[in-house]
Amino acid sequence: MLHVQAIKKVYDKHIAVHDVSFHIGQGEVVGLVGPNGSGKTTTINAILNVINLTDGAVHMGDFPCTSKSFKKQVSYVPDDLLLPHVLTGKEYIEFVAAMYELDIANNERLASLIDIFDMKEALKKPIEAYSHGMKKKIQLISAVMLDTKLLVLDEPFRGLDIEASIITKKLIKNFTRQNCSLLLSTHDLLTAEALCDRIVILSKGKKVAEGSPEELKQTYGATDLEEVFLIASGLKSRSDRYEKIIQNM
Ligand SMILES: Nc1ncnc2c1ncn2[C@@H]1O[C@H](COP(=O)(O)OP(=O)(O)OP(=O)(O)O)[C@@H](O)[C@H]1O
Repeated sequence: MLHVQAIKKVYDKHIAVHDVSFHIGQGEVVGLVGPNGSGKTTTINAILNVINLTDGAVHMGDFPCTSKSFKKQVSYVPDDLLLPHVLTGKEYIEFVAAMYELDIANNERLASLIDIFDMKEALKKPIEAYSHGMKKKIQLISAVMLDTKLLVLDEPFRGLDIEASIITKKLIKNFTRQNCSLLLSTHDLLTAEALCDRIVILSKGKKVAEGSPEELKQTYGATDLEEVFLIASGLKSRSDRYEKIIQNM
């Protein structure tokens, strides 16, 4: 399905991502985790083709990420809440649908999403009047309504209340049952473990580990994914030192 092949991105002289490769199979959820600055956003930006790669390639089947066919099959929920505040939620959904040439008149998928996220009344209001969680919900609705082959979610649960988080997790599971694939970038390892078939760990712009949560725990002799993360990203000795400091406080 999605192939990320030896991507490299250099900003000025700084290497943000170097030789990162992984794939996402049909119906698979792949987690992308790593410390701050490890290259997750750069990798996502490469998949979305919003940056020019220094080297490497991203493609889905025969389609490179630069092609319109690729772009029409990828939807994205960003971590930040950059939304046009002057538009109402309804106008924003119409705007996204128009970009993807999606007919939303009598669209049952969209109606169901609005219903389960309880956003019917809010859609009439301008986005500037939305809470953080409502902005996240409008982003989720407008991405999931597109019914693309690949959904890229960057910290999708941040700011959502508990009910909306539960709904989003169920949506993710249903999305993959329909053979759609998902890339989930998150700092929440418990959620990653619960949702992901495989996890790719980045550190300092490189892929340092990849596997199912169970495989990773076995490989690193770790009891949980937090320990895997600390060992794989070279943070274990620092974490042990902090633990001693905290115990002596
Ligand atoms: N536009 C840019 N210009 C220069 N350097 C950049 C740019 N974007 C990212 N970087 C650098 O590339 C590296 C990877 O950044 P990136 O945003 O991909 O990390 P991240 O894993 O998403 O981090 P976080 O978890 O903090 O969001 C960092 O060192 C960052 O400072």
